[in-house]
Amino acid sequence: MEAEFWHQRWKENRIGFHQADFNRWLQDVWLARKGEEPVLVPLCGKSGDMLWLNRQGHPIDGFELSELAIGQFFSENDLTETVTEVGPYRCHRHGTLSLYQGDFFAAPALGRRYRLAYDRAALIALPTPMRRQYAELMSCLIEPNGQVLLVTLEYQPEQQKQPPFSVGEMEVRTLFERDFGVEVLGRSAELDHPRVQSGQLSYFDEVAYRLTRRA
Ligand SMILES: C[S@@+](CC[C@H](N)C(=O)[O-])C[C@H]1O[C@@H](n2cnc3c(N)ncnc32)[C@H](O)[C@@H]1O
Repeated sequence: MEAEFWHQRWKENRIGFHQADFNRWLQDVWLARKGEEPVLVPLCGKSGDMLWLNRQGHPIDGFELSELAIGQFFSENDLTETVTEVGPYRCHRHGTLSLYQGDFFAAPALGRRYRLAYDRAALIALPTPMRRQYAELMSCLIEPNGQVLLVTLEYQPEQQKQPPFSVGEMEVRTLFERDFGVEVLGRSAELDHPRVQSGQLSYFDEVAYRLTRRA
């Protein structure tokens, strides 16, 4: 997806992907409550999940293209922000919450690696060729034995041709199994999703994985 697509979505407030509540998988299966370990949050939007993680004690490094999204994150949560230039990014910071405004694919320029990452609606926001690049980038950014909590969506792909894309277990394994152990943590059917209710989608499942970077 081009950057302009996402800027337009934020400008028009077409952000159906944003969840008011904390993600259920995050709350149920986030086992790594090692407070001081920083968490990488790619394509973070204005997700409140970053607050949940930060309240567990984790410093957060979120990456987001949209300045609007980042501005809304801080204002809606009554947080003041300081802004500095860091490498190719504008870094918006409050305490140990850092949101890097710019293209996630430029992250190697920061020279950081992570032991923990949280991907909800990041992989599935990207079209097929970019998903391959994303998996390669995550391999570079995650340290050996580091873990990613990955939350994807599955529906009949021919029923919707725009983000969020349906990414099935076979594709997750193809993308990540070279460098990560892939474990399915669970699946939940979103029966009350508006597109299921309206009949546009026959089913809509949220699937959670734990990816463990091979040593
Ligand atoms: C489907 S939304 C998910 C947001 C968030 N993870 C959540 O759970 O609400 C995808 C987000 O990724 C951002 N995005 C898309 N491509 C990006 C890129 N290359 N670098 C940084 N952010 C990107 C979009 O602006 C959008 O906010």
